[in-house]
Amino acid sequence: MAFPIDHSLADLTKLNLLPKSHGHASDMFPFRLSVFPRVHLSLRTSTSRLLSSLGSKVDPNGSVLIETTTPPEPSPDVTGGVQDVYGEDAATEDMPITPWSLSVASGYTLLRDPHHNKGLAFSQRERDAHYLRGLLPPTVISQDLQVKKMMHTLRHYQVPLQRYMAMMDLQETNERLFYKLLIEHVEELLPVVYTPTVGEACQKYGSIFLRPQGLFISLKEKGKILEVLRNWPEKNIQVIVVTDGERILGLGDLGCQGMGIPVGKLSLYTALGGVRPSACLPVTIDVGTNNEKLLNDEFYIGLRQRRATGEEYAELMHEFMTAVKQNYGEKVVIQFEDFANHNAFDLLAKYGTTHLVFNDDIQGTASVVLAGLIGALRFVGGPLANHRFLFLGAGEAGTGIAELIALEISKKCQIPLEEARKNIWLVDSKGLIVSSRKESIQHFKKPWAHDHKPIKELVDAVKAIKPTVLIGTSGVGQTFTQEVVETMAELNEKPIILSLSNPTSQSECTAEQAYKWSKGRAIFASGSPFAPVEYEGKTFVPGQANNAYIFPGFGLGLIMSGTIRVHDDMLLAASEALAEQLMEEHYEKGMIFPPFRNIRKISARIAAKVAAKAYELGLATRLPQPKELEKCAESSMYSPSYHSYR
Ligand SMILES: O=C([O-])CC(=O)C(=O)O
Ligand SMILES: [Mg+2]
Repeated sequence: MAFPIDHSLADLTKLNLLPKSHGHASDMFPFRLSVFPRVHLSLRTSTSRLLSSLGSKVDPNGSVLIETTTPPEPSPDVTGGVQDVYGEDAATEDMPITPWSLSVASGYTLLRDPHHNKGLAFSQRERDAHYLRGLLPPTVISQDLQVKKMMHTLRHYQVPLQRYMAMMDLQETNERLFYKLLIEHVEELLPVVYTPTVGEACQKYGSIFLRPQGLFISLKEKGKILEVLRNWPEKNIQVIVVTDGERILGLGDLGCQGMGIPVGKLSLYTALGGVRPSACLPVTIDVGTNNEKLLNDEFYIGLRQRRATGEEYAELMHEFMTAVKQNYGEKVVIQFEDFANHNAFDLLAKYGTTHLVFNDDIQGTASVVLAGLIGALRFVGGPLANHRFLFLGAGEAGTGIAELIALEISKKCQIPLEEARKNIWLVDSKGLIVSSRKESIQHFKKPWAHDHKPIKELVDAVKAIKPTVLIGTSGVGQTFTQEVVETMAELNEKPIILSLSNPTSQSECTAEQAYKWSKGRAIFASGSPFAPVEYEGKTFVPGQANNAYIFPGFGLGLIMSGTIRVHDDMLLAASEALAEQLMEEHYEKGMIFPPFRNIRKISARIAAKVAAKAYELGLATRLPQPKELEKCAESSMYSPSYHSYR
């Protein structure tokens, strides 16, 4: 909707583009809100001068983009998405009514606005209409050609971190092109924007840091967190991924530099799950770091102090959680990511009853691994209840997976949970977790302390427990030694071996080692990707058992149903949905997960099953329930294609 007309503020009010009782104009401008509809107007000189004096960047032609909160037409988009005139951002019924907003959308500024920039894809007419003439070279190219060109450039970079930086730069200059690239080349680019490269990026974040991509909330912001949230330009937030950087992948405490993780996870929320980029908020809580190397690194970007703990930590987290609910309501998904064990379980328990929280490392990983196991059973046969599980690592992922397996067994076999836990054993840094252990056992490990004599070494535990499934969640690389894998292969015709620790350097063993040492009999998957392996003339395709299969669809399911709490049954529903997508053509190649290239379809199926479960449990608030949830999920997904700026 373009109005090439001359208006004063009073005219805008008459046109219903401004609130009627706006008082002094300056009261209206602290707000920036991307909402429907956007109306392009030319303003009278006096008006543009006023806007400029209020700090708005009005281009010399006085052309600005006014965004109003005019109520949107009823929309089929259940995530609250209402396509605006540019078909882009969305408004929701739940959106707080903020007076209105203003953002510049023409000329040089438009080229610098990552949400609207199209680079060389601006048509000649758009160049005229938006004061772009001369600011671009004459060629006009399609978005498809831009994708081709960018892939060509990326493939020329030899160093993974260069590719990461090029992708981050693209995200910051042309958001739609970034997402089109990621969606269309997901298998190739996932390792660039996500594990393993994001791990290295976090380690070097201080040096490669160009522009902030999320909110940094440090101890210095104590007492002001609500204000900090309001500094974020987008108001209609649907998903927050938050970390405190204490356990970044298997790389340990990276403090404030953990920001790469929420940024990466949220780009997958959009690319894989179709949640609008403007609805995603990456947050890093900075309470210091115990990483000496970072504390002494002149380029470190975080607070230079050791980690605050106890009450000081709890108070900051509580202020954050309270402010989020106050600012965004109770239907915003808060995904906890890469917290250390000692906080992760407590935060999930504490806020699980008051907020819509989800811990990706405990619950997301569990859900994806359960799906992989259901897939693996097609090769090895037998129900889950007939298998014996041994974990190396008894932290968030280990105990989270163990518990979800037990829950599934208990439901399927209708036996008590305690009974279902009996075939599941965990090894931590002190050895097999047994009830007779002298040292105290952390609360989250206690359900797994079965009766057995103590065993120190993993290989001896394998020999004693005789697992059919070995799962590594230790965060320590190369701990599945040749002897461990060979023992698994002696005990089982088809040993299931999952090396889940990230990034690749922390994987318990490589795909090649698993296939070689088991003489090609292992059913293998890892947290970070490994290329297919040739062994004795046969090609083995390792699976990537990464929570990226689950969280984007899971989050979409919560959002589209307006769910207010996460329930374990939703995790089971997500696992089943993922496992259902494993087709004969996949498992014939030895795969236990469907390929990532179908991920948007997979996410839609997961979202539908999660939403259906939420409705069944009475936790969904978006009523009435849409009839065809999967179609609903698909149609609500963000599309990265450019829109015409007429
Ligand atoms: O980020 C990943 O690749 C998986 C994950 O959550 C972790 O390892 O903490
Ligand atoms: Mg994680």
